[in-house]
Amino acid sequence: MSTDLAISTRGLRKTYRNRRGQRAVAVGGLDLDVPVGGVHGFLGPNGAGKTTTIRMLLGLIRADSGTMTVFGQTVPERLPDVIGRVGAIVEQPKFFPSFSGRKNLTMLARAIDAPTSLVDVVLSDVGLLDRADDRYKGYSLGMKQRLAIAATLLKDPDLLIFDEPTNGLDPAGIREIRGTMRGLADRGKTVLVSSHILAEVEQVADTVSIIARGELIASGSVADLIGAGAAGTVRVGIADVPRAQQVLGAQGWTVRPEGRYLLVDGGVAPASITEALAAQRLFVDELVPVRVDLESVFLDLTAGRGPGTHAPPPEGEHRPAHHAGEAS
Ligand SMILES: Nc1ncnc2c1ncn2[C@@H]1O[C@H](COP(=O)(O)OP(=O)(O)OP(=O)(O)O)[C@@H](O)[C@H]1O
Repeated sequence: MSTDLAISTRGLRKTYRNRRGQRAVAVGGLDLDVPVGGVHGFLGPNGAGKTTTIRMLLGLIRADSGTMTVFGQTVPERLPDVIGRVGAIVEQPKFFPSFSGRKNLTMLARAIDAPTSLVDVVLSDVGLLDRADDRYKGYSLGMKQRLAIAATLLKDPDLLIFDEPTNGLDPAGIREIRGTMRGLADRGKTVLVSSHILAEVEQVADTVSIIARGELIASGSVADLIGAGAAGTVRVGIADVPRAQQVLGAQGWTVRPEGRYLLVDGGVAPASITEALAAQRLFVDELVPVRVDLESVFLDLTAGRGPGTHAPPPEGEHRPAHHAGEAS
């Protein structure tokens, strides 16, 4: 198993018995690779199996079958050897409301035998140093979440696992957590963050894995996944759409009208479009590359794959995982 991977799973499977006594698949043969370093987004609609996967990795629940490694060590068997390198924020820790953030962390450091000199370091890591002496109960939700992250950092983990860390936070809180995750990755930590909200992860993740119904359906760098969906379309705003369509079509380009715009596909250089139109005394008032965001890639890939939207495919009919950068 490659040691360049912080996490790797093969054929990971977990089923639950539902109320009618039937086995329902929560994770159905998941192959997941999380490289060492950077922020890795673990994405999928609600009920896709993200939390179940994280709980299996942390040894909190048992897998039915499949293999898992964390930093090359087989888990759960070798978990005691690696758990010290893993910090997970799966639920809110209990802090004393009337004590300051600093005092809460100092007590925690003593309890886990971490040097108390680390307290200010981790407070600074999450951007709470200037509020360290304020009482916990006066903290915003985002600050409470960041204190939870700071608590995890006390044991100086190499891998941080965040399960839906921005749940319930306002946009400012979401930005703060995003900044904190980025900062941790920039200092060499590996961050795994699960989310069903793409927009939150797109801006901070270096690589992503997209799962639906417990299976991997796409993985790769954010840039590659977005690039795979984009194919270089340019939107042209112009007064005389039909004439412009004729002129650009005559160049052999694929041109589609869309309201008062024209869409030119196939990675044609914007300068060539301007030049061809200006030669016919047609002047553009807008020329923008169409940005395909991860959200649309995600919606496309997971379409119809939310929980309960359709029955799992019969054995042998699984859609192959799409890896960015591969011809598909
Ligand atoms: N303890 C359990 N008993 C029965 N079913 C469960 C249990 N835990 C999870 N499930 C089911 O397994 C599936 C995957 O759930 P999981 O919580 O892993 O998804 P998720 O991707 O984390 O979703 P969310 O974003 O909503 O947390 C769901 O259909 C869920 O109802």
